[in-house]
Formats: sequence, structure tokens, C-alpha cells
Amino acid sequence: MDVTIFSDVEQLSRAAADYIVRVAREAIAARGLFTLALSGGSTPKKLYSLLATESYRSQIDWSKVEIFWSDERCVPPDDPESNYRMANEVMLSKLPIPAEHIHSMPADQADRDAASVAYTQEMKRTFGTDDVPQFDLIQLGMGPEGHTASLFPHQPSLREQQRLVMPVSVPKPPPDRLTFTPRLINAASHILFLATGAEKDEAVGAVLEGPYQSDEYPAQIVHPTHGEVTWMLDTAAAGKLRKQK
Ligand SMILES: O=C1O[C@H](COP(=O)(O)O)[C@@H](O)[C@H](O)[C@H]1O
Repeated sequence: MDVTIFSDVEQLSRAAADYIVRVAREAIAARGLFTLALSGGSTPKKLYSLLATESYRSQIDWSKVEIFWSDERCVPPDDPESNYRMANEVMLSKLPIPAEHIHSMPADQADRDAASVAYTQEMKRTFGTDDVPQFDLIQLGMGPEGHTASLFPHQPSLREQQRLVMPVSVPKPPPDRLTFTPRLINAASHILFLATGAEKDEAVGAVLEGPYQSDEYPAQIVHPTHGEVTWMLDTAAAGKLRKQK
């Protein structure tokens, strides 16, 4: 695992954008395709807007990028709480990505089980596999209580063994969500965690340096079988780490 601490969100976001460019270019050179799952929340907003600027835009062949989401709130896509809406506003609408490569989660469907199954099928079709899709990169955030994607402490989703995407009800509004399960996340080639702000310092310390208790700190469940994990933190989020990496 690689952990880097940055002095501010600007530096962190630039490093994250550079990292995404590198992984994207390697994937496109190797297989002609880059599969990326985004997170929501506020932390990646700066990163996403940087990727839409000319200097980053020109470094990736966006026609070869397939975009998914690791979790989504069950709200319409134009709702201020929608993870899709944030990414679309600051990044996707400004990039030359074919519309059919942008796979938003159908989280506003009334039948959330059916929506999860449909999203899983769409993913498998895109990856051309009937097995567990192996994302080139899943970008994740973490909440102050250690949740990641919409995998929250003590929830059955942490023990899900079969499904790749599932509906959950979580303690943070809006409560109804769809989320990637650990089985899908842990198949990825690269995981990039971003965490900023002092309100996350305890969870960062517990996840990175504490005993393994993924039921308390779901971000600890992220251990890709054949992939690498990179954490990018700002100094505030890293404040409780004993070893300043
Ligand atoms: O609810 C969510 O929270 C996490 C963390 O969000 P942040 O605002 O603290 O950056 C996010 O990664 C997840 O995608 C989102 O749905």
C-alpha cells in the first residue's frame, strides 16, 4: 500500500489526476480501454474539475474510457445529492467521452434490487465477461466513520459474498443507495483512496494503523486480490497517523 500526504487539496488533486492519467494511458496502451469507477461526495470535486482542464484533457484518449460509479444515492440524476450530477457538472460534460460510455447507476428506479442487477449486467457487458469485472481503477473516498462507497459500519453489505452491486439503507442522508460490494471492489487492479479534512483523521489512523476491524471501519475491507491500493491524504486527514509517511 502506498500512502502520500499533501499539504493541501490542490496538491493532492493534482497528484490524483497525474495518477489517473498514468493508469489510463497504461490500460489504453495495453488493452485499448480504460475502465474507471468514480466516487461521490465532496472530496473528488477538485480532482474531477482538474481532469476536465486542457492540460489533463489532452493526456487521455477519452473515447476509450468507460465510466461507472462505485455508489449512488437513490435520487434523480439532477438532484443536488446525486453523485452522477456532481461528476457530470464538473468533468464529464466537458470531456469528449461517448455518451454510451457513461454508465450512471439507475439508482432512482423504484425496484432497487432490479436496478442493481441491471447495473451488474451492464458492467459485465461492457467488460465482456460473465465473471467479476476487473476495473482498471476504482477511485474511492472515505467518510469520518470509515465508510467507503456506500459500505457503512456493521451493515450486511460488508458480508455480501455473491452480489457485485446491491441496494443498501445507510445512516447518512440520503439513506437509500446502491453500492459496489467488497467482492467487486477487491477485483480491481488499482484503488485510489482520497481523504481530506480533520474530521477524518481518526478513521484514517484506525484504517491505516489500527487492528483489522472492517466491521467498524469498512475502508479496511478494501484489499484487492491482484491490485494495488494508493492513499492520498491531506495533512489534516493524516493528523492522527503515528508514522508520517
Ligand atoms: O456518501 C458518500 O460519502 C463518501 C465520502 O464523501 P466525502 O463527501 O466525505 O468526500 C463518498 O466517497 C461516497 O461516494 C458518497 O456516496
